Amino acid sequence: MTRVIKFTKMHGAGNDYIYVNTLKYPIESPEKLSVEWSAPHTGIGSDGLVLIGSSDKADFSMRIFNADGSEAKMCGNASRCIGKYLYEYGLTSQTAVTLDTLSGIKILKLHVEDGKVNTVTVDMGRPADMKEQPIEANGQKFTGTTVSMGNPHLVIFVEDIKDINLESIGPKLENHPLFPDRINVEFAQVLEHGKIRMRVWERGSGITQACGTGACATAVAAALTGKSGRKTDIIMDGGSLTIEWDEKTDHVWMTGGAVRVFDGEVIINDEL
Ligand SMILES: N[C@H](CCC[C@H](N)C(=O)O)C(=O)O
Repeated sequence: MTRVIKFTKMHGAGNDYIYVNTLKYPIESPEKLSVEWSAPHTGIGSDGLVLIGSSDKADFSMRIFNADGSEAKMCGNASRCIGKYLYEYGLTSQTAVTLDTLSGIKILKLHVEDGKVNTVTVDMGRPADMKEQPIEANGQKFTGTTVSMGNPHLVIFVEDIKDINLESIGPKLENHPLFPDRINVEFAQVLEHGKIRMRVWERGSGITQACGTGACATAVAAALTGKSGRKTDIIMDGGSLTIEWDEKTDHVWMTGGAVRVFDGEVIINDEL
């Protein structure tokens, strides 16, 4: 049997995923397809696969799979891209959308100009499990702060981010015995008040150009350790996000861009 699955490639600050509207194109084995499609040379090339679906608790649902096929509970950059997708493909005409994720319901605020959604603000909820701790990898000693933004992060502030060999140390920290569920790793450097440079090694996807939950975790860790105030711009390899940790509600707000790269279709011929 031949089946066609339409998809859209989108990115948020360079963190790129393949988006499928499962209301139209149901997907049976997303873990396997995420591995196949994410591969840069033999697939479409992406940081993972994101499924947009229905929900009985919210307007829509999101599922996110890393490039290694593992499922994450939340994705900041994908949540903004979904906001753009829903509005521009006519699945909603609302500018406030609720999104059901494995880490709870998130609220998207779409900023619409001339019928297009270029930026989205997401209420990312409360940070949790914050803990400062020493950690060692590759013979180097660091102090890290763990922060959960629905998914787990380890944020490490350094004097000069250029000294960090992320490709070598990232996987060691991701798989450190302290974190049996593995962890997303952020190295960060304070540039000036309210501006932090950050690079990320993502659990299940490796180096990515940006990470929305990672940017939130970095801003929270900076505020907790007195390195910044409540509002910070996080500058990553592929772009910047503005993160505000609201004192009254304890919720973290993330604002940034969402970009559609192209639409495509995959033709699956089960008989071949
Ligand atoms: N890039 C995503 C997070 C993916 C997290 C995933 N790598 C995991 O928790 O396993 C973001 O923008 O928030």
